[in-house]
Amino acid sequence: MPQPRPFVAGNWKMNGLSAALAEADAVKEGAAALAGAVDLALCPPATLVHRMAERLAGSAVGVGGQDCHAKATGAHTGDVSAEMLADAGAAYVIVGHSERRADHGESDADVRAKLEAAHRAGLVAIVCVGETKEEREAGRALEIVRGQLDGSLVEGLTAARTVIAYEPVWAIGTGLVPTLDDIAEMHAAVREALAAKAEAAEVAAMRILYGGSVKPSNAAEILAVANVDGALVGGASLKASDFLAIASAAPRR
Ligand SMILES: O=C[C@H](O)COP(=O)(O)O
Repeated sequence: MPQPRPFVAGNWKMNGLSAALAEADAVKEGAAALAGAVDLALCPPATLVHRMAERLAGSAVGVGGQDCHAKATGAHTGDVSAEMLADAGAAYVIVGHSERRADHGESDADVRAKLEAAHRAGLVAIVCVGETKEEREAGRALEIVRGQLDGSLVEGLTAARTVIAYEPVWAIGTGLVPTLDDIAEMHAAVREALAAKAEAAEVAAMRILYGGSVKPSNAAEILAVANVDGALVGGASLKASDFLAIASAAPRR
């Protein structure tokens, strides 16, 4: 079965004032050369979603939010709903990032509700899972990620609406990266676990991204691993040239 077309998404996290939109413009320009070969998205802070979506309109680069509330509207001060992100021009939303799980105590059930909200609003959900350093050292990485997938995903998923991102917590922003064998083992396990949540054809077509210290220097070897269908890039996505170098390293399928 051929692997799906790679998808490389940038997560700007809590970085980016108006001036950073120039980086998005540069990604738009560079993305033309990747059209049809690699799907791209940038997920800026909520304050920039609308303006970035306007700037990237008509390009091959989608825009995503970094989180959404489970409800569409209501008395939830400071929160943003999936419908609001869609209204602002987003096509994607990240849910269950480990920084949200840690900083805001989000449980698998919370993530599942956000995934449902994303789908309700017509967004593609990028669902993050990953083990901590202690969990990996205890030999529990596979068990932890399988549990997160089981608890965070609904049944009947489609590849068009759901992307999985495996991000070992200890690899995020640290410069540390699992061995290629460990990435391969985890991604195969994720694909296998998806069988409980989607039809076989959807499982085969669903993108499973790797995230955690992906850089231009290591992107080619990581993106060539079996069942790695792209990357969720943090720090290196803040610079258009680095983000484009990573995307350009994705194998053509
Ligand atoms: O969402 C992105 C990840 O948390 C990876 O971040 P990083 O590339 O800065 O390690």
